[in-house]
Amino acid sequence: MEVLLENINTNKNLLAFSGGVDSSALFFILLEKNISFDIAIINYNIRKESKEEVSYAKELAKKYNKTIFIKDIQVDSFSNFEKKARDIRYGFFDELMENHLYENLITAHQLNDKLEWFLMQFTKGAGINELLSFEELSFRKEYKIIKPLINSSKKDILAYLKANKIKYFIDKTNDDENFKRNYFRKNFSNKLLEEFQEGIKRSFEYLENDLASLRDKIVCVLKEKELEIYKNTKDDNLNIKIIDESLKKRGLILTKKQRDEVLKQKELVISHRVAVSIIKDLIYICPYEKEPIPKEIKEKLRINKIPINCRVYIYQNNFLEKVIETIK
Ligand SMILES: Nc1ncnc2c1ncn2[C@@H]1O[C@H](COP(=O)(O)OP(=O)(O)OP(=O)(O)O)[C@@H](O)[C@H]1O
Repeated sequence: MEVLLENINTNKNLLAFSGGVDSSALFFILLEKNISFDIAIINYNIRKESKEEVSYAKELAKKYNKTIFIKDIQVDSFSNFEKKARDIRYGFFDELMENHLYENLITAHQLNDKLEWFLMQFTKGAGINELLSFEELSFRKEYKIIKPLINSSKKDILAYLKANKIKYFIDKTNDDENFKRNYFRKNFSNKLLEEFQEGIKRSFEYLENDLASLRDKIVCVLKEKELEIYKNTKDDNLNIKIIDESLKKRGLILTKKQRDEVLKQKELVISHRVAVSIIKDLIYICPYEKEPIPKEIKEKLRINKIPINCRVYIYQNNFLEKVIETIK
């Protein structure tokens, strides 16, 4: 099994632990490799086994002297459950990472998850950026997300669990084909990986290299807190990629409609939260705020052609001089 640990270069690690196949294996792999970490688990209370999974997490934490963070919540309905669960999960992780000064969030995503996502996006209509979603290393807010098992298949992970007699839980909702993800998993990704694991891994590697070459063309001229200013690449495709990635770090995903609108209107507020403006040679991305601005500053913002939706944030944070210096 290929375990990628090169990016873990700190003691401040938090493992997202669900008690399932992948995170149970990862717990013991990290222990084996003497990597220091704590764990976080969310109980959505939609399956009766979830209490036992939390007990298992507590048991492991106690035995191996780990701090454990538990969030107990009640998700009201199954509709759009995966999205709701993900939002709750990352809200909880964001809070823990910030409050306890963790630097890396470690998740147990693996190759089957990556192929499943790829195929789901592929059948929806997607470009390289959307197809490749599970990278070994990514960034969110002020922290890193690391996926050490992303090159290992479920089959390899199960073999590791068996060889080491490690307990884990099987989430029965994984068989429920009403979840689109499970439909893809059962009918396509698992079968393809059984037969073509090495080729699939190589293809992901080539595609990721292509994506890295594209990323080299992206130039960020200013990053201050949540304000980012990039050079306009004059290539719609690449500009959207820049915007997409920045929004992803902020926990937002651009819809097809929004993506077309940004390119058409050049100025847009996404989900009432983030302002995106493509103005001449630059792309501005920052939180969208509303507040009166003093008249003389308003004038200065206008003269310097600062995008309307970005003005308040730049004013509030005293970034105007820095922005002017950068764009002149
Ligand atoms: N309830 C949860 N609490 C904490 N972390 C979770 C939870 N559910 C998922 N994760 C994290 O997100 C990753 C991907 O989620 P996914 O739904 O694919 O995993 P899973 O099948 O529920 O669990 P596992 O990865 O342990 O088999 C998990 O590997 C785990 O690191």
